[in-house]
Amino acid sequence: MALRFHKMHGLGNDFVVIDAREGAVAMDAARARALADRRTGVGCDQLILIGPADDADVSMRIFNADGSEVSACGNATRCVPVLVGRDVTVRTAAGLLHARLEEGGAAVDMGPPRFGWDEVPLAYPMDTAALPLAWGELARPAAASMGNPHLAFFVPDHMAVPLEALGPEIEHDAAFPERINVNVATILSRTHVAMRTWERGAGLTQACGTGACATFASGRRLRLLDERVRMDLPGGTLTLSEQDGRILMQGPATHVFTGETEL
Ligand SMILES: N[C@@H](CCC[C@H](N)C(=O)O)C(=O)O
Repeated sequence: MALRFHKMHGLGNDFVVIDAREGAVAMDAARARALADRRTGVGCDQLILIGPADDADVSMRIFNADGSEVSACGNATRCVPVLVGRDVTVRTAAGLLHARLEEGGAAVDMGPPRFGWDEVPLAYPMDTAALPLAWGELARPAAASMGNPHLAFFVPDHMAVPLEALGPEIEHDAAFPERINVNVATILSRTHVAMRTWERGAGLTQACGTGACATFASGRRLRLLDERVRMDLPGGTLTLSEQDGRILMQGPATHVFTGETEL
């Protein structure tokens, strides 16, 4: 039977979204990988499965392009109210999120960042404000979890970092038993940051919502940033702010087309 899907994106971080609220859709790593393949499938950074939830408007499951299932995706969370057409609560493996529909996108309360070495998680206890580790020119990253694990390297020029080479090396380092997302960021002022992300399970993407939140939270923890920041990513701009220890993310989300596939 043909599978109906929506192609959506948040700042060019693209998704195949399957709305399974009305009927269950079987999903596993192999099927997610097949759908995500850019040559033989539909193509996406993440496969998103929306379903019913007991304690929220919808549930959301997230599969990276390599088939791994993960707990959080900031850009996809902004897509949910756009798909549903109203404000929604979203049950994820990382917690309950509130997403408010806005003109051209959404605002999401992404919850509090977590900095514990076991929550990020790391293979052994380390100071997550500046891990005592280095890979080539990248050294002493901050580590944070937004429901998924991130490193943030603050560097003078994020565009000069060979992220396509260092990203996979860091992602698969033995220090990170669940692999890790790698963000490189340049602080332009206390209210303006530019960054890029190597995503665990997906590679270089145009934007990573949780990466932007984790980088912002780490910059706040290091007292480098104010409580409201403009974050420029290759695919566009997000606004991040901190309220009562929680991270709020605001930015675009787009429905591109609806299709059907035999995969
Ligand atoms: N693109 C996402 C993050 C998707 C999951 C990530 N690759 C992981 O493995 O944790 C975002 O916008 O947050």
